[in-house]
Amino acid sequence: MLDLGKIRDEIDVTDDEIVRLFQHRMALTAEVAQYKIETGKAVFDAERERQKLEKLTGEGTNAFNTKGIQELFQQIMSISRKRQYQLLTENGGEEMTDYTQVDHLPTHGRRVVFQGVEGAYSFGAMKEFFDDTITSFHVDTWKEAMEAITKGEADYAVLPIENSTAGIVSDIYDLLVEYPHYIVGEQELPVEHVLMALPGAKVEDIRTVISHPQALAQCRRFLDSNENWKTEERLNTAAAAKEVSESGDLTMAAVGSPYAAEHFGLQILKEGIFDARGNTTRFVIISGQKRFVKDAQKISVCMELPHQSGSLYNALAHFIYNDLNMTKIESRPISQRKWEYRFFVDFEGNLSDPAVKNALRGLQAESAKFRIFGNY
Ligand SMILES: C=C(O[C@@H]1C=C(C(=O)O)C=C[C@H]1O)C(=O)O
Repeated sequence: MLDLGKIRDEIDVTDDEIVRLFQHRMALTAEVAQYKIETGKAVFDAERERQKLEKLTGEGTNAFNTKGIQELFQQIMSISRKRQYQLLTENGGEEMTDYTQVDHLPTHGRRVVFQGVEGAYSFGAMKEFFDDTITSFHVDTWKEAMEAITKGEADYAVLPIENSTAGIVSDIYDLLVEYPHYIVGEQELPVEHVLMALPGAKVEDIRTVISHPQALAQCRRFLDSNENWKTEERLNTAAAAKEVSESGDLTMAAVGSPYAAEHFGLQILKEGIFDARGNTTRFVIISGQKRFVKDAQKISVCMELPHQSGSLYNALAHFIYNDLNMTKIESRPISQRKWEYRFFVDFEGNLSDPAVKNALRGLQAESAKFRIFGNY
C-alpha cells in the first residue's frame, strides 16, 4: 500500500523548489526588463519564445508531459512579459497613448450630427447627452454621420451601438474600424416602442407594420401574435412614423417612440410592445478628437489576434493580470480573411491608471493590430 502522506511530503518539497526557481526566474526577468528599458528593445520576442518552447517540449518524456510543458512555459513566459511591461510603465517607458485628458468635453455651441430624423431615438439620445447650445443636423445613414466627422462638418456624431434585447448594432462596430474616429461618450436611452397609426385607425384593421429592423426584432413576440400583420423594414423608426402619417392608409402602422407619434400626429394604438422590460439602447458619442475626460470609466479597444490556439486567452490574461474588469467582448469577421475575427473589448478603467497602461502596453505589443477606440 502506498503511503499518501509520504508522497504528499515529497510533492511539497518539489513545489517549494518550483516556487524558488520561479522567483529566481522572475528576478532574471527584471534584469532583462532593465536591459530593455536601457536599449529600447521590445519586451515580446516571439522567436526567442518559439525556440524555448521547441527545446523544452523536446524534453518531455511522453505526449501528455510534452503538452503540459508547453502550456506551463507559455504561462511562465507570459507572466514574465507582464512583469516587464509593469517595470516599463513604472520606469516611465514611452507613453502608451497620445490621448489628451480634459476636465470636460467641449460641447458648448458645437455641431452634432445624428442619423435619422427628429423624433428618432438617436435624436432623443442626442437631446439627453448635449445641452441646448448645440446645433444639430441629421443624415440618412450611419456612414454619412462618420463622414460628417471626417469632413469637419460636425464635431460629434451620435450612433446606436447596442440594444439590451436585440444585441449589438454590428454596422457601427464595422464603421468604428473603418474610420479613425474616437468614442468620447455614451448615452443610454430606454426604448419604449409603441404601435402607432393614423387617427381613426383600429388595431383590427392593421395589415402592415413598418419600422427599423431592430425595432421590429425587439417587438417580435408582439408582432408575431397577430397573424394578419406583415412587417416591412424602413431606414429608421421616425421615417416609418412619417410614412404612416403621410400615407392616408388606415391599415398601416409603425413601431417607434412615443415622441415620434406625437411629432407626426399619430395615435398610439398600443403601448409597451417591446419584449423586455428595461429595454435600453446605448449610444456612443463619436469625435475626431483624441480626448478623454479625467473621470472617464470605460475603455473600448479593438484587436486582431494571430490566428492560433491560445491567442485570445493570452490577450485576455492582460486584463486579468492587471485586475481590470472586462464588461464586454464581441467579435466581428474580418472581411477578406475567411473565418478570422477581430475582437472588441470594453473594460473599466481610465487611461491615466498604471494598471490600464500596463495592460494596453501588453495588448499593443502582442496583437497583430490594436486600437483604442476611446475612454469615456
Ligand atoms: C525574458 C525575456 O522576455 C520575454 C520573455 C521570455 C521568457 O520569459 O523567457 C522570452 C522572450 C520574451 O518574449 C527575454 O527577452 O529573454
